[in-house]
Amino acid sequence: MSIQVRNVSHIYSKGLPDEQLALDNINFDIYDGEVVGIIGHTGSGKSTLLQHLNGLLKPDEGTIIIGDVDITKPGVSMRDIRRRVGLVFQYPEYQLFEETVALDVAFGPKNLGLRQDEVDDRVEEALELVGLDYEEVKDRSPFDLSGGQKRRVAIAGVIAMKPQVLILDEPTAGLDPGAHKEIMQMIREIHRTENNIIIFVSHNMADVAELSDKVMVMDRGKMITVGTPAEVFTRRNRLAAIGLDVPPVTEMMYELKDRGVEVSTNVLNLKDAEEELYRYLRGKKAK
Ligand SMILES: Nc1ncnc2c1ncn2[C@@H]1O[C@H](COP(=O)(O)OP(=O)(O)OP(=O)(O)O)[C@@H](O)[C@H]1O
Repeated sequence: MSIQVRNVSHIYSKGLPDEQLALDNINFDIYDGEVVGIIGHTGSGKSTLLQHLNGLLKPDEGTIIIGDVDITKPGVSMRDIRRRVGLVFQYPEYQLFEETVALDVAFGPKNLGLRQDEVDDRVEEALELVGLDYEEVKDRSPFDLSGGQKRRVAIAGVIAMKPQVLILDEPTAGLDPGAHKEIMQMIREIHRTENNIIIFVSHNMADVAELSDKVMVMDRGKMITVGTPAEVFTRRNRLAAIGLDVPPVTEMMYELKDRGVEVSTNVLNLKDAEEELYRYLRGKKAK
């Protein structure tokens, strides 16, 4: 399973005075099992791109191939696309609506036309996968749960459809540090278990560095860089030029380098960065 995006452009309000080129000739490939982090300023086109990947929006130009299906071709069924690609919107908890957690999570798989016993199995599996105790939460109202738990229920509703591609638009937005950490852990667990393609948008560079195999940088509708976290975050000046930061650990390494200390500037892992720092401090003490 892979994704190929070729020459994709999207214009909002085409032909009107407020016409907006939101995607400008986008090209990239995503391969089986990759975790992809998308970064970019507000309005750079990230959400527009995500909505193209699950067929909610159609490009004005270009093609998007998911597995062996060109989802931009007329006549491709939305159901078929949804089976492959699950999109979790920003603040998905606002879209919970059923009386119980189990009914909410069952909504998607039911719509796929699965048998009731299969739907039940998927609901239980998905809730456990997002770190909730099935027996404990299944009959509760989703509205009685904490913010972090509500979000997990909403994500479980998408996972229960077993998408080969899971897309998350700012999955940790607005959460307190504890819930943030738990959602990050949950994403890792989903990937470990399902080994699906995961694409997520985040403004948190440390999360992007930690989770992603590949990072994509968007600016004003263009995909300006695609690479590993180390490749992308070592181009600090390029990111700064479009108003983006590097992860705090990388910033720390740059600070030391600026003071003449020999360190590798592509350190993205907190543990490696700490070791470099200790090495530096030990060296300083010895002098
Ligand atoms: N429905 C719409 N109609 C017209 N213009 C739109 C619409 N949705 C988005 N845009 C415009 O398209 C551009 C890209 O928006 P998009 O929401 O994709 O950016 P984004 O990178 O996801 O931003 P954010 O980080 O705030 O979610 C922006 O200039 C935005 O104003």
